[in-house]
Amino acid sequence: MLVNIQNLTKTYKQHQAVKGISFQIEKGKCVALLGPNGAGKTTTLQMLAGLLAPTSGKIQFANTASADFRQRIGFLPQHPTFFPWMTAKEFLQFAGKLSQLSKTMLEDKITETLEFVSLKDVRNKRIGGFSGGMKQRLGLAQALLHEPDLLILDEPVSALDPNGRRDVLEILSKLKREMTILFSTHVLHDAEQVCDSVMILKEGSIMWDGSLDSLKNSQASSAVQIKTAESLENVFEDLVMVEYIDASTVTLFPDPAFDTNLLLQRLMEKKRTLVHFERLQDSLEDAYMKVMNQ
Ligand SMILES: Nc1ncnc2c1ncn2[C@@H]1O[C@H](COP(=O)(O)OP(=O)(O)OP(=O)(O)O)[C@@H](O)[C@H]1O
Repeated sequence: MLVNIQNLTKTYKQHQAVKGISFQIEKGKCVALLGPNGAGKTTTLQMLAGLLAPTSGKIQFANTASADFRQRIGFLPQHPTFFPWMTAKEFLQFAGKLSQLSKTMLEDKITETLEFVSLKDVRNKRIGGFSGGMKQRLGLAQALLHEPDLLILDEPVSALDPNGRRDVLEILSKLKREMTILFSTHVLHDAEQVCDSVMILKEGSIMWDGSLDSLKNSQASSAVQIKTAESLENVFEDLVMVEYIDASTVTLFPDPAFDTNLLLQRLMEKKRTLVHFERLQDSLEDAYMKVMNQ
């Protein structure tokens, strides 16, 4: 376990933006913090990054006093500030001075990191002429310079066009083999592309914390679709809720505990010829919406 968060709260004047959340981040994991606008994602990430003081609660990093851990975190804010007159390299030199790398090590690290985020060819160009995607990759480079153990990214792709989005998500996919990543997004698809774990935040509370697979399975629908050669009228009505697609095709909505074999048994009793049987799977999107609507 890399980070352990207990009962973390943040209150702005009267408004409680984060309501006593507890979670752990395992070393080597890539976790997406999902939630709609105002859910408390930025507030949570800023507290983890040490930029915002919690109102109450504990943030513990493995084997490190909290004060030292900032050195082991890389953070990319939602709206990073760039100086348009600086070149990409100058910006990283400026950002790197805050880390404790020696001058020569910093120079090597800057070259390596610019290459990693595909900005090597424009290292001496001014940031003012960069696209949103290039700026975001530069922001990412800044967060990576000191080789952090935990990379925290606040909505790293939300403001980008599809190409920019793809580039940053690809970089994250590569990075997740090397470090622990926590990034926020309000788009489920982004989470799906890079992460295996999600934490869903709504109005300051955690609604879900676990793997994407377990999210999908936990909300699995037990609906079944059946098509027969003959009419299905009055075959299932006394057993389950029935929705007709046409006279010989129905969607059935049994309770989760209902034994679906009874449906097939009923077909045999009523001498119907089965043409199609399908368990309807909820998509991940459906599962997410169910959690959000809880
Ligand atoms: N400095 C502040 N002062 C007062 N209220 C704030 C402040 N910062 C955030 N809030 C409120 O706290 C709640 C959580 O905000 P936060 O920015 O953490 O949410 P978010 O999930 O990151 O949203 P978004 O996706 O819009 O960035 C919101 O209701 C917001 O209005």
